[in-house]
Amino acid sequence: MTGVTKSAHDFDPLDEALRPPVDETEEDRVIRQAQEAEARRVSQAIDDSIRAEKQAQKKKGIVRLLLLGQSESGKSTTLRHFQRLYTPTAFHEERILWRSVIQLNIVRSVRTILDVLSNLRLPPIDSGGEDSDDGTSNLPHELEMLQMRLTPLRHIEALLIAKLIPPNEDETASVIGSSPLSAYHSHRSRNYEHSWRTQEVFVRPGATWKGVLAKGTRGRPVSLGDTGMHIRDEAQEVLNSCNYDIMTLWNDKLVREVLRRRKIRLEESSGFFLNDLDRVTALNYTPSDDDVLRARLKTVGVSEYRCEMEAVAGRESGTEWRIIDVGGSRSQRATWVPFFDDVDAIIFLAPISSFDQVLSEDRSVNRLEDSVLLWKAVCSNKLLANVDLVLFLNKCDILDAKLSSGIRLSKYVRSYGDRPNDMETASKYFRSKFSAIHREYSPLPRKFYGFCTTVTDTTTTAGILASVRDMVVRRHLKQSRLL
Ligand SMILES: Nc1nc2c(ncn2[C@@H]2O[C@H](COP(=O)(O)OP(=O)(O)OP(=O)(O)O)[C@@H](O)[C@H]2O)c(=O)[nH]1
Ligand SMILES: [Mg+2]
Repeated sequence: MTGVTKSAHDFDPLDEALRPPVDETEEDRVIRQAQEAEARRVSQAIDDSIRAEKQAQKKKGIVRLLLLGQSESGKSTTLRHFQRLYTPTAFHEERILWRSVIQLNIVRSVRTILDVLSNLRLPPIDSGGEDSDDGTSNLPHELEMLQMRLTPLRHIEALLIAKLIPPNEDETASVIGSSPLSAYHSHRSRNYEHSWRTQEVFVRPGATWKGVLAKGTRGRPVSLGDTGMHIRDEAQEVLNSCNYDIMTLWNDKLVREVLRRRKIRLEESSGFFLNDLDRVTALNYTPSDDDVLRARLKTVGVSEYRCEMEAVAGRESGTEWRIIDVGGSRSQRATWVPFFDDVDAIIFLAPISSFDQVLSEDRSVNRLEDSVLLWKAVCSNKLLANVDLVLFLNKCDILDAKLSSGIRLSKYVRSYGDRPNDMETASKYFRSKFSAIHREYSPLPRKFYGFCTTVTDTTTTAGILASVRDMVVRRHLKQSRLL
């Protein structure tokens, strides 16, 4: 007896569970020890084979890059960018498949406006401008007519959803559980999942939404709208015939005023195409590279994209890359951790334009705050201690537009103080904040790679991705030589 009492902190449930039974006989002990030795041998063999596999992958030059960040931060867009740059043929062949996604994005934008209008109680003429709640809607006749004429879009929305999502897919049902990365917010979670605005259409990578669409189009290049029964693109035809009405709705002064008062900045939201209606509703429309990058389709699950990089100058061969794209909404974060084990580099996307927005899955949480907490969790994760973290402070174009329109950063980010409300100061400020977290939370010292990005912009992003690629390849080669 040492005379020291065990505190609650000394209690180790694992240790307790593994302790041999107190009444163990000599014979039982021999059997138990033999079993434990065998279990250790098997475990060691598994570890060795995983290690050997990883070393073989490294020697073969396979680089694994993981894309992380909250939902709508731009992960899938970055992946599409990699595809556009490094496997352009496949990217171009698939462009037509994005037409259905863009159609759905347009229908969703229209529905946002129609839903706002249908909940609108206009004030009596002399009420001083406040919305009335006497239950009467006195929308101007033209808007009521537009509402009615755009009713066919509801049918198109259902048709597109049926086409893009495999039957019986349900995000909440298929991804259960939480991860250390999602644990920090559980205490403040409120369930807003059923709000119509959170009902986003998503794809499960590998569930082959592209495959399903491609099958419908095989040999019939302009028949994307068909589900196997028809050969016409019904959605494109309806959108084409509604083009004028949608444009009138979007350009209506009252609509703009109501959206402004409700703080709905549609033109800055994901998948916004209402300013390109003539082009994107044309019957022979094929999405451009920019359109594919701007289209919005939420990710659920994990997709691994393989691509062969061209040879880097001075090296004898190109490198095979595996780029892993995950879903960023809270229910998806549990799927991230298994990929931490053997990843070479991470691109973490923090959309800094989101300082005045809330998460769609929990409207009590500010998006920027969520990104900062996630960044801390990723920086401090021990499994990632030797992994290079590349930070994309993304959506700089939207940040610029917001600041230029007079939205004050200091109103939402107190510590910004009385610094000038301009892009240059704001981006420097965010860079230094995220860099400080990286320095403070990393378990081991490592270099900080931070970029201000607009990943929908093809020109600027191409240069950034090229530097990231060179940096990752250089580090990877150095490490494989050490093996
Ligand atoms: N204006 C602008 N839009 C962007 C930028 N980056 C991404 N987007 C758009 O934002 C939307 C969301 O981007 P995604 O790449 O789908 O986001 P994600 O991180 O994959 O989101 P989840 O799949 O939900 O985890 C898309 O419509 C993109 O086109 C940017 O820098 N500027
Ligand atoms: Mg995605």
